[in-house]
Amino acid sequence: MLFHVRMDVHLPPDVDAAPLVAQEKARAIELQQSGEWTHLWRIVGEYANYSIFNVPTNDELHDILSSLPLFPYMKVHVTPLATHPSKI
Ligand SMILES: O=C(O)CC1=CCC(=O)O1
Repeated sequence: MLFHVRMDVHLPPDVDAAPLVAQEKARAIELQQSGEWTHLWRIVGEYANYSIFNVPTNDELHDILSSLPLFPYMKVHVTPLATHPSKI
């Protein structure tokens, strides 16, 4: 199943961001290499991204997202995608 995911990051000023960002990057690379995180785009002008995940179930996507190092500091919006009838 394909999922469009928007992640907005809100790091409080008292949090040491550098280790979390490094851990997040390492995990994102793993998930891209495994083919589960197929697109990752910065939203221009925002500390946010648009991503596409390709995972078998809602539960697996939830497990992936909720285990991301930045998850406690993110607002996440998920849109499950279905095949469009006009897609060629
Ligand atoms: O910077 C972000 O949008 C959050 C994030 C996702 C993967 C990553 O490395 O950072």
